Amino acid sequence: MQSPAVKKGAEPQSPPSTCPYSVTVRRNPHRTARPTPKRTAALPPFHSRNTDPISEFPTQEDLPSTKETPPSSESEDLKVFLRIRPLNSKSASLKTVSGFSSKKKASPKPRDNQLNKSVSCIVVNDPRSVTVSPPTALRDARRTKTESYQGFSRVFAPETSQGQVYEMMMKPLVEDFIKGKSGMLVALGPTGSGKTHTVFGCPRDPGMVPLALRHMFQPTGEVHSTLSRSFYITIFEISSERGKGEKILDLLSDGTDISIYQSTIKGLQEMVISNVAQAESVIASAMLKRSTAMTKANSQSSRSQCIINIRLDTQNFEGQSGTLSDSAVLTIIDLAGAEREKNTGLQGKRLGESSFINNTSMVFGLCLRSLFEHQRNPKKPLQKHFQSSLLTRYLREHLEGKKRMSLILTVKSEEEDYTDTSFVLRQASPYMQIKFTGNTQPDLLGAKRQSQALARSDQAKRLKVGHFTGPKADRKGFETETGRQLDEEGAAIFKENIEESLPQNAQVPALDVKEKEKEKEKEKEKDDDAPCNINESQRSTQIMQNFAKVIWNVLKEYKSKLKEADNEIDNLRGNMDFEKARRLELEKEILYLKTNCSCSKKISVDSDLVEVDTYVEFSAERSQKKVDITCIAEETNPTDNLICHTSQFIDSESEFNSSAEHNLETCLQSDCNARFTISQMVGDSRMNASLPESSAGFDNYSSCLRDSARDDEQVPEGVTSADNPGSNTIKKDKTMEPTSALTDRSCYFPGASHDKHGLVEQKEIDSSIKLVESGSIQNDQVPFATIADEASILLQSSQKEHEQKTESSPDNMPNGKNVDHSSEAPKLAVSPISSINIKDDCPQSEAGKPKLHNNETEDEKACDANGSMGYMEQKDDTKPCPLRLNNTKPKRRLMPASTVLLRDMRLLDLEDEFDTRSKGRRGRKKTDAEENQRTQGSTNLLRLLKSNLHR
Ligand SMILES: Nc1ncnc2c1ncn2[C@@H]1O[C@H](COP(=O)(O)OP(=O)(O)OP(=O)(O)O)[C@@H](O)[C@H]1O
Repeated sequence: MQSPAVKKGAEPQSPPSTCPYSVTVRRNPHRTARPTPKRTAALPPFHSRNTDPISEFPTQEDLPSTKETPPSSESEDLKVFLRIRPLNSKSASLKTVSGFSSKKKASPKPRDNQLNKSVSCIVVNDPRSVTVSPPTALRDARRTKTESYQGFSRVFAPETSQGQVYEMMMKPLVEDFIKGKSGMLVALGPTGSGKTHTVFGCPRDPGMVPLALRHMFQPTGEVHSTLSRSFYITIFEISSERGKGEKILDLLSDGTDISIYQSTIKGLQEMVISNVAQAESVIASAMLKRSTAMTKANSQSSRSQCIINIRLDTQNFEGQSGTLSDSAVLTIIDLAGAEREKNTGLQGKRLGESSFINNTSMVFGLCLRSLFEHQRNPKKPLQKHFQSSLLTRYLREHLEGKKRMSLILTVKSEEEDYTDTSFVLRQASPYMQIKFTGNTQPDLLGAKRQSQALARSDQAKRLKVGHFTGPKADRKGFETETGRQLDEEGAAIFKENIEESLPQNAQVPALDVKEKEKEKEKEKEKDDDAPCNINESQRSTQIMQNFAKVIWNVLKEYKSKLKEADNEIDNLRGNMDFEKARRLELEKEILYLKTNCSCSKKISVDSDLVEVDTYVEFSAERSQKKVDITCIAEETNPTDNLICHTSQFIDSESEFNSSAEHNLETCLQSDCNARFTISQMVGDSRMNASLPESSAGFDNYSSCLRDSARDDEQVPEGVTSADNPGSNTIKKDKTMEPTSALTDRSCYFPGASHDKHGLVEQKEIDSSIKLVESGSIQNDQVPFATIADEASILLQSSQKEHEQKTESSPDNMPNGKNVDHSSEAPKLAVSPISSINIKDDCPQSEAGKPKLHNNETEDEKACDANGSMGYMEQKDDTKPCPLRLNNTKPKRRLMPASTVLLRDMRLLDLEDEFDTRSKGRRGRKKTDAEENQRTQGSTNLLRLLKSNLHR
């Protein structure tokens, strides 16, 4: 057998010495020009370096592919096989399909005159690479270079037999198919390159389909096999519809309407094949129906895309059909070869068929190229070229890389076919890098086909799908896709090669598409992109969920912190409230203690209490033994002021005490805001005491006088004398003075410096006393002082004054002040400074000066801040000054009345009573026992007063 690389008649060039009979001719020497993409460096011809006699192409034993393992089911590359049609001097002769004798015989124009002169343009370098060399004419005109292509799954030299091709290419697919794995083989190549020959062959040289059928029905040798296999076959073609559209024809039936939905064809008749003969008969019958035509390039040129599906269904002996996954489909497709008008010489209808054929071939190539580019660069979207033709739509899953596929490229080796051969190799070279994933997925297509198959008896023999809506739309779609892809390499390829293959009168697909069609196309693309969109949406959803999760956690933390802060705020508020309550309680307790403690005369009030003009008017007239108690209740409403006046004459001191206590207590019960005035006249002494209207004043007074607190008791408004039997008079008084700033054991002294609350220092008090004694005190206000203290001191003073009244003389009064000598009894008055008006002319003698204390030490008798009884003055200016002060006597410091009381009360064992009353008694209803105790306390106090009076 002569090698195709050897050119007949060529002059030998340096024949190797070892092989003088072999001649290697290099038609197209290597150039230094820039290599084309995807093209390897040109290699010397496969046999040129071999000095041995030219051997035949590697046989089956030598081919490693025969020993290759079956393709991996996980992920495998697109298998691209290359078969070179041999230079055949008879190639121009009539093409006969001996295997399928029904194929019509055409009468092609022989090219015998050129056959003998044909030179192969392709040289097989090795089982996986070839070198294509342009003819001399093209080389010189277009500066075409020699091209080498490698990476094929297998290169079948021209002399390779059908059996060898089957063993190396088809057998693995069939074996996998028998095992339940689907596969597909597509024959692609220019017209007359041997596609049909390879697929179907001839009776003498059967192709892949007959060989596969024989393989399928070979006995497996599995005696104990529990499975029985059933094979089904469908054959249909996709052809041109009057040169404008596409149609699907079922080659196994007649007249039945079939349609295609996405990648599923409905209405196809599926025939059961039980043996090889029957199968071959069915296939031969189908081939008779296939559209063929005689062209210049091929006497029996296929005018349609023929698809053969062989489905395998497995059953066990129990008759249960296998699952869907057990169904496998082996698909073999014989495409119509692209052709050039000048080579085919077709006109009219055939010209339209040629356009359809070329377009389909181009779309198929674009789909594979888009898949390749998408897999190489995932960012590049996978184009939807499959929508442009029925064939590609049917093969969508394969063209998207979801199902495996094998290509058999057939090329012609003649020099004049260099352009077609070079184009096919250039186009298909990248396909070898395409990978298929998901081959392990169950083949549902076969199941679909099985379920959709119609009964053969009911099927018409042949269907025409001219009414099929797909062709027109697909045609438009194809035009759109075509125009879209012409911008890059596809355009160049189209211009350089495809256009040349198109008939001159063929209409090139229009590139301008209407907007509506574009919109429809976009909608289709949207539908097609639905899975991608779903994935994108899921990813976005996942991202948003994660983001929301993070935000949620952050907000949760903030919420917990806010909650803690709120709790802390609540705690602080609770503490504040507690402290406030505690403060109030302490204040009340302090007040209570002060009011019940004889040593503490401090009267503290809240800042909101208004200042009260308090006064104590205390006069004692012992001679008359009269107790005159006046309680004036003053309200904010001037008309509601009450004045409770009690005047009672008593005959003895005991009566005075009880009477005073009774009246005072009655007034206290009448109104806490009463002004209290006690006028006691015992003998020739008169004692007047006025209490402030504030409750504190009453309490203070009450505590000192009655030894009992009545701060919480208030007399309802409108109380009358009947309600207070002790009161002789109850009347309204419009004078209402707000209570506040009661001094702590302090008094307002005329001319003395006062602090904010009217407190005066001890020395100031002393000086004031001096002024009082000297009769120079002129002031208009005297705050409330403890009545008991004052009373005690006043009584003491009045007693002493009474003793010394005979010694007093008006001449002795300082500053020439007149002293009322007409008064029979010394009058001791304690009144507010406003009411105190010591006249400048009040006579005051040394003898008349009251002796405010006994002869004890001054500290014991000293009046501290509150022992200010020195502002004693006659209440009424018209009355003579009751004080008969003796200026000659040394001025003595007054002793605080509280000190005196405390001292005396200690002697009277009153501490326990004070202690018990100072703790935790507030807010509790007073019992009768306590009332009795208070009475007892008051009794003690009065006893003390009494003792002072008699001192
Ligand atoms: N490998 C081969 N060995 C011998 N003869 C071949 C070979 N390949 C093709 N031929 C012959 O070439 C002629 C054309 O082959 P074939 O019809 O298969 O081409 P094709 O690719 O199918 O063309 P078209 O696409 O137009 O149908 C046939 O007569 C066939 O016998």
